[in-house]
Amino acid sequence: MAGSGTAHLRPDRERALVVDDLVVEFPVARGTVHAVSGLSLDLLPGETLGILGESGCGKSSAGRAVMQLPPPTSGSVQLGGVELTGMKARRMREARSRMQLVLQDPVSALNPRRRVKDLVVEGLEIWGWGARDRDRFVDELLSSVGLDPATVRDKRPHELSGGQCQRVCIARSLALDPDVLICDEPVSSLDVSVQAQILNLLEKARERLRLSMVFIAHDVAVVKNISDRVLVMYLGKTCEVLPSASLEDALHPYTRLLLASVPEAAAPDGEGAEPARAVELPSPLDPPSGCRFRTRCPLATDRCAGEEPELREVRPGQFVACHHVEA
Ligand SMILES: Nc1ncnc2c1ncn2[C@@H]1O[C@H](COP(=O)(O)OP(=O)(O)OP(=O)(O)O)[C@@H](O)[C@H]1O
Repeated sequence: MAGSGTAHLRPDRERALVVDDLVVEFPVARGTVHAVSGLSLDLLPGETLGILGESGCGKSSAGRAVMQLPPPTSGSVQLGGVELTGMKARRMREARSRMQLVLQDPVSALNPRRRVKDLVVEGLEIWGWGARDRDRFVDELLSSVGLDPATVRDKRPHELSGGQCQRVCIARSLALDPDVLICDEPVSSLDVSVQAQILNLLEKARERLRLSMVFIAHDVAVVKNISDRVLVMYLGKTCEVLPSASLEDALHPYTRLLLASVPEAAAPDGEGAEPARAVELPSPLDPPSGCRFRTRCPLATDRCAGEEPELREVRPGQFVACHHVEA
């Protein structure tokens, strides 16, 4: 079985983004890094899907491959029903403008020599202005992300705080009127007080523009706060997909491990307080056979080494890939 399962996909609904059996591999001197091994997901218009997992489990590689930066090793990515993989360069650039990436480090994402008023419309310069009045459009964009145009318009990135730079990055993404925003740890480099403001800004933009968002993060509380559904990834595979409102009722031992690391999110009865062995992530150069989580899992048996668990719906809307979780 190549993929991590597609049981959670919703082909009967209108979907802004469909990713099917995405594989990302990096050839390196010692072999092949299996960063993403059969990830499938879909996003409805206006929906936010959180992708949760520890550092190194393949979240960024997946986000970038969805953006075709670079294209995945294999698998399909459909944006608004249009297949992106294998598209010619010019059409790809056009299609990619419908999908924007917001990154973790906003300062290095901005050209230090350019002023804010030029940075926010960099994307539009490529595609032409149409009938827009540039100054007015820039000011509207800056206001829409909570920046005072008169104060920041002529500044360069080093004259702004990290939070202000992330607002500029978000404004630059929104300038292209995208359908999908892929946010890769967009608040993890910011102070906690600023994190809440940026999350609020993304949430408002999603509502106002009916954006669909993929929100990648390792922080359980942040992902729960902003997402409608959460997909939990371990070593390149999906282990659980569930509504974020049900996150405390997660069933996969790996999701339980992540929850147990956040005191307020752990089960009130203490169940799952120490659900799995907190050891290093195995190498993606040589991932464990069968269930990739088995080397850290307290429930692991011989079956887990020999047979990869399929993603199955165990409660309405909750999908788990584990041999030991019963429907
Ligand atoms: N260009 C590359 N060449 C080789 N290996 C890579 C490359 N990019 C990522 N990897 C490896 O792929 C695996 C997944 O990395 P990735 O950055 O996607 O994980 P992540 O969950 O986003 O972690 P983080 O939050 O630390 O970025 C890691 O083992 C990483 O070292």
